[in-house]
Amino acid sequence: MLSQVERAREFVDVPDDVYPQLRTPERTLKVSLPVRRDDGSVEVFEGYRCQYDSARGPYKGGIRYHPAVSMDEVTALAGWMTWKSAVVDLPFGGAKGGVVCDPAELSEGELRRLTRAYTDGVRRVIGPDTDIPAPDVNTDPQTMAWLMDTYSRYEDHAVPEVVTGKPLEIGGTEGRVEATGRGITIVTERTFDYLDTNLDGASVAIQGFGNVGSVAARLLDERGADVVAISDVSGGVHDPDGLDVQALLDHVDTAGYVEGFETVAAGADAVTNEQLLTEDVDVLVPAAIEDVITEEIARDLSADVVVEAANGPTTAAGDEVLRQRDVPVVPDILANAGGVVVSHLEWVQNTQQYSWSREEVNRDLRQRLTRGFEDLLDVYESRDVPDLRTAAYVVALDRVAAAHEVRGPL
Ligand SMILES: NC(=O)C1=CN([C@@H]2O[C@H](COP(=O)(O)OP(=O)(O)OC[C@H]3O[C@@H](n4cnc5c(N)ncnc54)[C@H](O)[C@@H]3O)[C@@H](O)[C@H]2O)C=CC1
Ligand SMILES: O=C(O)CCC(=O)C(=O)O
Repeated sequence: MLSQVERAREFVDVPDDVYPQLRTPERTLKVSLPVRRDDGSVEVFEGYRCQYDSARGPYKGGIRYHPAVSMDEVTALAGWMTWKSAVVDLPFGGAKGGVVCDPAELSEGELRRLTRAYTDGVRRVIGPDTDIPAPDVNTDPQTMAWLMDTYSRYEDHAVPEVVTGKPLEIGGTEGRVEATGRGITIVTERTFDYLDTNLDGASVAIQGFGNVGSVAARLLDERGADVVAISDVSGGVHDPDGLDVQALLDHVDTAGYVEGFETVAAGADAVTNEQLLTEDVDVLVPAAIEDVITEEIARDLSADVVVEAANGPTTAAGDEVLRQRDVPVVPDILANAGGVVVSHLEWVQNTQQYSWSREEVNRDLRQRLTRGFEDLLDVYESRDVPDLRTAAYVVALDRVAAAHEVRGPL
């Protein structure tokens, strides 16, 4: 994350006394979370909330449950939230939270108690005007409902606007579950327009079949693209004639994982995650975890365009190789901003105690992502920056630095 900021700096006029503030998080809270397991024992989990920057507004960002969560990871993810909110011009700063755990090994009751313990741990630093969490890897609307409930108990009244990505019953918005995957589809369409190519019949490979990857697969398929390869943590499947995305969704619904689909779908073969990332396709959509496009993968990558749905899927070395090879990469901080855009709409609806239709939400999402894409292209074409990622960072750094400056000297 910092190397991406550094690369963009030479193209932006960030004052010397502001720049060090953009390189360091404002604060990071580490919490110990005692949770009663179903067998009666107590296990203490480790959790974090990193609040990176609040110059433009309240901190905003998801919560991740994953064994690889660490303070470094949440810090990078919180930084990316800061640049992401700025690139699509939302009145938010950036934050991210996480708990070191393997959700596959926890029952629903254990996950609920873990979420309540996490909320107890961070409740003094979150709030509707200070820091508003949301879902990320392995967390979902139910997790957000438990968080909202725990926070509200301390306040003695319902506080829906403390969190976004909630179920509709407690103030969630239409369109949030689909927002990030829908955003990927919108941004991919805009990229194809820009490159003057046709998305109809274009071949797509998607790594990750969770919230973001599965919605992107379905909507890109509906939009006329051929989704030829999909994977998750269990492995992947490939069909050169296009996978039946709905059949794969049904398979994952019953089997739990993508693995095994090749045994029930005619024409589909099993592929590894590494093979998927180097498939000869028109678009590669990494939609799982960080650091999967390494230097080696970048050298072997055959896609014409990469649209980054995951946060930080490309390592710094991988990025350099793609830049040298002139492979266009639509950066995460724009490509996956659909989630936070609709989270903002949810928060606005909650604070106004009003709700909008799915059509209104989706229209706003499309407009904001399109504007973000235009702002990025404007910089790319006018300031002689080397790639789309650097252009996105120039837009973001400009806005965050301007907010620091106008708030006045220290
Ligand atoms: N949920 C959201 O609204 C947003 C999510 N993102 C990012 O999108 C990415 C995916 O997030 P979600 O879909 O929400 O998570 P999820 O938990 O719903 O799905 C994650 C998917 O990645 C797969 N996966 C995990 N480890 C893998 C590995 N080593 N190799 C291959 N596949 C692997 C899982 O099997 C699953 O299919 C993350 O980077 C997240 O930060 C970004 C913006 C918003
Ligand atoms: O919806 C949000 O507030 C943030 C989602 C998120 O964590 C992300 O964009 O990485």
